[in-house]
Amino acid sequence: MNAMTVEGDFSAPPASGVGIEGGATALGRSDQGFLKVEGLRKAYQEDKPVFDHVNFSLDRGEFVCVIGHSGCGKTTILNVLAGLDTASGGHVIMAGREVSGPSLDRGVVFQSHALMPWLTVRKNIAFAVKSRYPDWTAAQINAHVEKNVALVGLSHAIDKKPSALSGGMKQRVGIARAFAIQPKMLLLDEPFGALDALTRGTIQDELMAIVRQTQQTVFMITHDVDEAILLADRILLMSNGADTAQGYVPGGIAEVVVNPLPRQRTRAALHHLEGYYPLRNHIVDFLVSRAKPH
Ligand SMILES: Nc1ncnc2c1ncn2[C@@H]1O[C@H](COP(=O)(O)OP(=O)(O)OP(=O)(O)O)[C@@H](O)[C@H]1O
Repeated sequence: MNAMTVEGDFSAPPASGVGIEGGATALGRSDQGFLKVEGLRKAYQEDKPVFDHVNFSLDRGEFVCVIGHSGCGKTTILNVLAGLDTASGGHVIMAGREVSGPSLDRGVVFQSHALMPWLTVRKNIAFAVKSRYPDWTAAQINAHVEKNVALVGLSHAIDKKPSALSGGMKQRVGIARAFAIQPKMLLLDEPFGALDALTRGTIQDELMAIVRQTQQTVFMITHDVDEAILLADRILLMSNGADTAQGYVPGGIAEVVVNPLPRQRTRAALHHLEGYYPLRNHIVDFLVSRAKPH
C-alpha cells in the first residue's frame, strides 16, 4: 500500500505520516460520518451489477471527489445520494436519516446547468430559494439571492437571462443556486466539464474559496486528476465492472486516497507542492492499470 493511501474503510484515519492541514482529520467527532454509504449496489442486470459493496462515509465539511473511467457508476452513485435514483441494495444515510428521495437538503449541480431559460438569473435563483424558504418575504429572498450571486461574482449579470450568459457564467449561476438553498451537502456531477480551461480554473478557485468559507460538505465527480487534487480532501478511485477469467467482477471503490497536500493550496502553486507528483502519478497509474480488470 502506498503511504498516501487508505484502503477499505473510507472513514479510516489517514495513514501515519500523512498530514492534512485543517482537513478532515481536524474535524470534531460530531462532524464524522455525516454521510454514510453502506453496501450500495446497482444492477440493471441482476448477475452483472455495475457496482456492489460500495462503502464510504463523508465527514461534515469534507470535500470528496470520485474518479473513475466512463461507465463505472459515478453518476449513478451521485444520483442515489441525491435521491434521484434508487439503489438495488444498500443504504445512504445523511445526518442520521436514510435518503429516500430528492430533498432541498442536497444541492445538485450537473454538467448542464439546467437553468430556466425564460427567467433572469435573479428569478432562477429566487425560485429555488422560495421553494426552500416558503415563509420568507420577497425582500428577504431578494437579499439572499443578491448575496449568493455576488459570491460567484455575477452581480453585474443578475438581471440577464441565461441566453445572454457564457457557459462559465451559467455554470456559476448553477453553483450560486445550489448554495442559495443552503444545502447540508453539495453534489456536483462534473460541473466544469463543458468549460474551457481558463474559465474552469477561475471557477475552481471560486468554488474552493466558497466551500472553505462555508464549511460545505461536497461530493464531486470529475475526470480531471488535477481538479481532484486541487479540491478534494479525499479521492475515491472507482473501478469498472468487468468479465474476467474468474467470472464477472462488479465495479466499486477500489481505493481511497487521502490528499496529503496543505489544504490552503492554489491552482497556480499546486505543481510546486511537495507530494503533488507522487499523488498525481498514483492516481494516473490507477486509471491506466488498475481501474479496469485485465
Ligand atoms: N437506465 C439504464 N439502464 C441500463 N443501464 C444503465 C442505465 N443507466 C446507466 N446504465 C449503465 O450503468 C453504468 C454506469 O453508468 P453511470 O452513468 O453511472 O457511469 P459514469 O461512471 O457516471 O459514466 P460517465 O463518466 O461516462 O458519466 C453504465 O455502464 C451505463 O451504461
